Amino acid sequence: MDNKTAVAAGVMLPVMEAFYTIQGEGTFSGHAAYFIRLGGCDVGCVWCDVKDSWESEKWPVLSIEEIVAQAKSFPGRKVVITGGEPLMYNLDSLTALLKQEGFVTHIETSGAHPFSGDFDWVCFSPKKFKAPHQSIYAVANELKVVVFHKSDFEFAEKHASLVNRDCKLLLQPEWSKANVFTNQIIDYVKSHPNWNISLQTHKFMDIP
Ligand SMILES: C[S@@+](CC[C@H](N)C(=O)[O-])C[C@H]1O[C@@H](n2cnc3c(N)ncnc32)[C@H](O)[C@@H]1O
Ligand SMILES: Nc1nc2[nH]cc(C(=O)O)c2c(=O)[nH]1
Ligand code: SF4
Ligand SMILES: [Mg+2]
Repeated sequence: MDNKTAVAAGVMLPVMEAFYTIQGEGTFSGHAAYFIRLGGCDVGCVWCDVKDSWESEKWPVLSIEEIVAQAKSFPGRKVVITGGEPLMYNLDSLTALLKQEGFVTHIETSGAHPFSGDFDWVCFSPKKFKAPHQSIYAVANELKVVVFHKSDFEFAEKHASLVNRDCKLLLQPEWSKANVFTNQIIDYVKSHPNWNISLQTHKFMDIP
């Protein structure tokens, strides 16, 4: 099998970086986790904080066995698959191997591609730049909307009406606009208490 076929099958994947850190965002903020950042994204968010990840060809293609072996060298057993947009790839084989090795699996996704993989926690962060695929709504455990414009509150409510009842609802200020929107998010959450605030705490701590 050549690399292209192996990537299409999800048994090899382009990895931009992998690192053991503290989950900075969302419900599991503060938890130790091993991040696997897959290369490649076709969503194109103007404010993306990892634009370097977009081009998949730039990153080495690793076998899922190599990826999981590296993860096993750290003491934590939570793994977060992120990117780039990880659902550009079929994640069934990677997550099956991670689970077989005792990992709890999380994903960070825009939901713009069909859902795949066996995940214990799905963070769905929808984007205006490329509409989500229908398959994400039934499996999302947290809806994390980045607020960059005042219209994003309405965008957030639209997606909240489509996820499961028990899906956590989070508003996260876009990093460069945080001075403008954090106060609006605070007011919004106080008047709409079904929403919570998510901050990019790793950026305050200056860790990866
Ligand atoms: C870099 S993305 C990778 C995963 C996937 N492509 C996605 O967008 O969900 C990881 C998380 O960071 C968020 N994010 C990216 N750039 C951001 C920024 N400038 N400010 C706040 N959150 C940001 C995304 O919305 C997403 O929840
Ligand atoms: N510490 C830390 N937490 C994160 N949560 C989501 C991240 C991501 O880029 O997907 C991220 C990240 O890049 N670093
Ligand atoms: S979907 Fe995620 S990785 Fe892709 S551009 Fe948007 S924030 Fe960046
Ligand atoms: Mg990040």
